[in-house]
Amino acid sequence: MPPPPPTAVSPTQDDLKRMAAHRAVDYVKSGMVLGLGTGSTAVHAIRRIGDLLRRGELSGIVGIPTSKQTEEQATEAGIPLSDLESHPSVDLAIDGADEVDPHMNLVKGRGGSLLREKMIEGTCERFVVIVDESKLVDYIGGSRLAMPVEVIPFCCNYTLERLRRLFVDSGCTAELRIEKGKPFETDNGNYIVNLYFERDIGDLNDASDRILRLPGVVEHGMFLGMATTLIVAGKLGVTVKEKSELAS
Ligand SMILES: O=C(CO)[C@H](O)[C@H](O)COP(=O)(O)O
Repeated sequence: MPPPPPTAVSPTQDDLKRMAAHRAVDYVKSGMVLGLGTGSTAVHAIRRIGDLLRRGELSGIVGIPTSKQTEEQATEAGIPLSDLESHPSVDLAIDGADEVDPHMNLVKGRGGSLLREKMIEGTCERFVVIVDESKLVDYIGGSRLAMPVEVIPFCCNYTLERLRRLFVDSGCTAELRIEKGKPFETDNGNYIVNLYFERDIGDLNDASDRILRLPGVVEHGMFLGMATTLIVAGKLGVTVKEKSELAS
C-alpha cells in the first residue's frame, strides 16, 4: 500500500514570526545602515541577515542594535555593529510589535527596549514592522496586555500612581514590572510601569503628550505614525501594507 499523503501541518506562532521576518529582509540591500529590533520576531530577521552576509548575498551592512540582547544576537549572527552617534542616518529598521492598530500605530516595549527602539526607529527612512496576526488589535490597549512606560527609579511608585490617574476614565490599572522578585531594569538603568486599560483611551497623541509631560517618565511604548511598512504573517499567508495606503 502507498504511504498516506502527508497531512498539512499548520504553522506555529514562531513559524509565522519567521515568515514575516524573512519577508522584511527582502527590503535589505547591501551597504545599508540597519536598525535591528528586539524580541522573538526580530531575531529571525537578524539571523536571516547573518545568513545572507555569510553567503555573500549581502555586504557592507552596518547594524544598530536596539538592545543589549540584540547586540549579542547580531554579533553571534556576524553582523557588523555601530551606533547612532557614528551612523545618525539609518536606512531601514526591522522590528516586532506587541499591538498594531488599523492605522499602523503600535504598542512596543514588552521586551523592555522601547527607549532605544524609539530613538533608532524614529530616525530611519523606512521602519518595517513584522508581526504574526495575533498582534492585530482594533485599538491601542485592545489586547488588554501591558502598555509599558519607562520611568526613572526615583519615587517610581509616585510616578506610577500619577500615570494611573491620567487614564482613570479608561479603567486604567498600573503596576511596576517585577522580574525575579525585583523591579525589571532596562538597558538604561530605568524601570518599567505597565499600564492596562479596560477601555479605549481615545486620542493617542493627546495620551502621549500627557504621559510625556509627567516628570519621572522617560518614554512610553506607543509608537504613533512611525511604521512605514507592516508585514503580517497569518495562517493564510503574508500580507504587506504600506503607510501610504492608509486612508487619511
Ligand atoms: O518592543 C519589543 C521589545 O521591546 C518587541 O518588538 C515586542 O515586544 C514584540 O516582541 P516579540 O516579537 O517577542 O513578540
